[in-house]
Amino acid sequence: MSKLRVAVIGSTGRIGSEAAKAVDAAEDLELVAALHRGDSLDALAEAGAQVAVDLTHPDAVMDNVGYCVRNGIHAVVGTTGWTDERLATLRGRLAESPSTGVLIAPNFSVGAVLTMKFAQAAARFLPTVEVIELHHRGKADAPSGTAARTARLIAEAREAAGLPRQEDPTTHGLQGARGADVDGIPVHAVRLQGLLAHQEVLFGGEGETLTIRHDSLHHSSFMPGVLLGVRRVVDTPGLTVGLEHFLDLD
Ligand SMILES: NC(=O)C1=CN([C@@H]2O[C@H](COP(=O)(O)OP(=O)(O)OC[C@H]3O[C@@H](n4cnc5c(N)ncnc54)[C@H](OP(=O)(O)O)[C@@H]3O)[C@@H](O)[C@H]2O)C=CC1
Ligand SMILES: O=C(O)C1=N[C@H](C(=O)O)C[C@H](O)C1
Repeated sequence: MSKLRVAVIGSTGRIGSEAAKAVDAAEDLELVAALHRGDSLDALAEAGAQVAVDLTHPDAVMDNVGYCVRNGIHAVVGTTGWTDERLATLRGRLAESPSTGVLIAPNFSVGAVLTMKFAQAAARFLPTVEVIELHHRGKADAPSGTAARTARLIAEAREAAGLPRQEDPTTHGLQGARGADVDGIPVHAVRLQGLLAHQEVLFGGEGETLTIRHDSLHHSSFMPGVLLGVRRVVDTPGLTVGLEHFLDLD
């Protein structure tokens, strides 16, 4: 059976370099291109890439994925920065290339996907909730894509359960002290040398708390998800947001 031809964009980066090695080592995949800043995207089509993995920067990802969709190259995207507006633009582009698949995975690690799932389950039982994400000092965006997604999923679960928006009792405080408001959920971002990628979801109810914590201790934690995304996206036309859709979680 012929190998799936895969490119990695952002191949000099922290996660991109790990992804290029993982693709190269996989028996059913062939690493046909490894691009970094300044490389022409035409190298993707010239190399005959069937799937491109984007692990770059929020400033670059829209152009990269746009190129892929225009050229019928499936995309697996870990890069952050996906606003509703950007997603709508991408959906419009995919409508013009209906057989192309794009997976946007806010987090490729199974533990982080499970954290989101468990948080969604807890959301309707415990009325107060805040998210703390903790990352390495090199991270460009805040809050993390994972934290933003987690907060959004919690907010949706709360709304579905008929829970009201959380009241914030703070009347005196410094700006930013209560974090960013993501769909009514406070999200706090820590950037600390020595960390990689971590998240706590803190729930509070009458006389009790529940903390769901996940730690990615090495970029290898993301690789099974990257490879799963590559293998599945070729048979999944259109836009998929979240690796959970490729995992049999129920
Ligand atoms: N979904 C997930 O599970 C994960 C997602 N991420 C996300 O992946 C992205 C990359 O993270 P990380 O590896 O830490 O970042 P790095 O800064 O280490 O690497 C970024 C890579 O993208 C390239 N790049 C940066 N800016 C541009 C640009 N404007 N145009 C083209 N290429 C560019 C860099 O090239 P150069 O070296 O020349 O600057 C480098 O190869 C982030 O959005 C991060 O949040 C990270 C980990 C897991
Ligand atoms: O920049 C990172 O490192 C990570 N980015 C993703 C995010 O913003 O959620 C995934 C993970 O947290 C690592």
